[in-house]
Amino acid sequence: MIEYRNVKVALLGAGSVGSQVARLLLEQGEELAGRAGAGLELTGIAVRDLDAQRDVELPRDLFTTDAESLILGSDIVVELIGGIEPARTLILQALGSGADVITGNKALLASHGPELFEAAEQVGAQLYYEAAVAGAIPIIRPLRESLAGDRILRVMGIVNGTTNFILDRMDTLGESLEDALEQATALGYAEADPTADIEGYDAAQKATILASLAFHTSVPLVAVHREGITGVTHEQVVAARKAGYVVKLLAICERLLDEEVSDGVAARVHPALVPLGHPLAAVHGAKNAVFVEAEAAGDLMFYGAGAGESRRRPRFSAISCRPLAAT
Ligand SMILES: NC(=O)C1=CN([C@@H]2O[C@H](COP(=O)(O)OP(=O)(O)OC[C@H]3O[C@@H](n4cnc5c(N)ncnc54)[C@H](OP(=O)(O)O)[C@@H]3O)[C@@H](O)[C@H]2O)C=CC1
Ligand SMILES: N[C@@H](CC=O)C(=O)O
Repeated sequence: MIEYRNVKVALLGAGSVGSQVARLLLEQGEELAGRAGAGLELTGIAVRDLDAQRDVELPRDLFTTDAESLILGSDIVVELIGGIEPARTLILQALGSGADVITGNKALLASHGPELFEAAEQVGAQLYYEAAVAGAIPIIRPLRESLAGDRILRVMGIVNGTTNFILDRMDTLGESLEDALEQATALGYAEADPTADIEGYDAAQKATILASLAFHTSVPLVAVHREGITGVTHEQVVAARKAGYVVKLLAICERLLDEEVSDGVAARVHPALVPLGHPLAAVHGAKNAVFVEAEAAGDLMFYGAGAGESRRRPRFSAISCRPLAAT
């Protein structure tokens, strides 16, 4: 029998995403150990309410409300609480203690990314965030590593599963925005406050992360033009289809090629008319897709599960892949 060194994993949050991560860490521990060359030991799960109902049955003795103590002595901390605080403080504590951190928290990265990356760099720890943008689609690593030697001109895509699900149902089923949002919430696609989805905040946060990576800069959230889908009516969706278009919420990040602003970058999120023959028009339900236009590589398209789906398995793959490589 192979003896693996043990890597202690602390999980913060056991909601829609965290509970599935815990389940898979427990169910597939041995297989993951084989791939990672290290045993991944889930040492505990920090939550707010010990008695809250969970999507998944998990050993009760793993749960704690004391996230700070759980972090101490961990090799990897997985933050799936969401929001700014206490997620920010807990991540800083984890990095400060030398642990690598994995987070799916785009709201936090979009507002405090530089602070967190600097904290990680200072102690030589890693901060992984593949799951923060476009769900299961591996887009962070391709932008950060695979395309590092190329010049990216544009990143454009559907990066919010909830709004794509809603617009798709308005288009194909004639459902109202409110009814479709209720479904998206029940399926676990929407954020804790779905305003973040329907008003475009979530997509704007993802746009700042994509633009910062693609253009090797720091794009502040306030610089991203944002318009959500609450102004989109059933009549507009029907008229768009009649004219050969489908309405999609797009995030568009571009390098400005004007010679006078050679380092310029623009990022925006808004509903757009996509021609029915365009590949983005075929992105249905909560699926996401990201187009990358690069000088040398040409056009690349990344497509896959964006939010929720199959009880969050896609999320898990995005959350788990990097630390496994790191261990
Ligand atoms: N839903 C999705 O499809 C996706 C979500 N994300 C991101 O992943 C993160 C988690 O999302 P999701 O699982 O949907 O969120 P949920 O709201 O479903 O879960 C949040 C979890 O965090 C726990 N929590 C909240 N506050 C605290 C606290 N102060 N101390 C300890 N635990 C706390 C909650 O505990 P309790 O259960 O006791 O209330 C809950 O278990 C967010 O950053 C989100 O943006 C990323 C990709 C997809
Ligand atoms: N609420 C988000 C979840 C994933 O990031 C979405 O709908 O895309």
